[in-house]
Amino acid sequence: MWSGGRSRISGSDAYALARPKEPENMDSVSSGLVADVLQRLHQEADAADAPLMQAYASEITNVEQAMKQVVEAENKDLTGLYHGYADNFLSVSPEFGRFLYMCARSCKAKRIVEFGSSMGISAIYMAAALRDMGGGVLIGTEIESSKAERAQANLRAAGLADLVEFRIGDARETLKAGVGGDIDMAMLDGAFTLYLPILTLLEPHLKPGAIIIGENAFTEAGGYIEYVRDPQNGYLSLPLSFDPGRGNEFTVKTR
Ligand SMILES: C[S@@+](CC[C@H](N)C(=O)[O-])C[C@H]1O[C@@H](n2cnc3c(N)ncnc32)[C@H](O)[C@@H]1O
Repeated sequence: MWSGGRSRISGSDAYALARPKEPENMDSVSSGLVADVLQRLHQEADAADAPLMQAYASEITNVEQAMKQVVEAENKDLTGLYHGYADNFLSVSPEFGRFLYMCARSCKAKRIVEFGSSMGISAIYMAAALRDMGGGVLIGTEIESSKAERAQANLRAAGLADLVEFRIGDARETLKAGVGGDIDMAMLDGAFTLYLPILTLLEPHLKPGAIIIGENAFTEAGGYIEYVRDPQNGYLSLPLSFDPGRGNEFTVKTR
């Protein structure tokens, strides 16, 4: 109703205006449902993976030697090797997860592809960035079907399942049909020896400026590091300084 050019404020409206505002949730990985689910999952991951990590710490004295063993094991029976880790999360750290979230935000990602999703922890960080920017799609891949099911359940618990399409099976096959459009960001975290073959599959779809994160991208495992560090291949690439010893590599597609 016309009120003589001045808006009318009722007594209760005036009270609402005077009340201090609740702080707005600026990002969904710092507080709220997503942050709560992530905290629970990191605790579950720590408990599930502790015996494995302790065994590694006591057995491994030489990274090169350890990598040689992983490469041999993957070449012998990749599916069987990762089936043996069906109950292990093998996930990124909370710090690395926040870094993934920040990367997705900074490149304004709309389409992200992940090689090796496990129980979905890293996928939650990246899907949360998509949600906070208004939407998008994350294509996750996982060879172990029981893990993919748990990842789907975890994404549902975080309220992010509508943003994620999981492709179950060997990513060399499940990514062959394409990813439905140009890729803004890729996260490589599956079998160590397959980073270069998977990058080669994704390469035609990577936008100039796309970010590629390699977790456990080791020099010893199949030529990926040499490839992305050669500017002639259309990338600039550097090792990341946090989570040392985990082969974390930051790469940008330059053309
Ligand atoms: C290090 S874990 C991934 C952790 C996950 N990115 C996270 O941070 O929560 C690696 C995963 O890659 C999966 N994987 C290995 N080789 C694969 C392949 N060829 N295709 C799809 N998934 C694969 C394994 O089963 C395992 O769950």
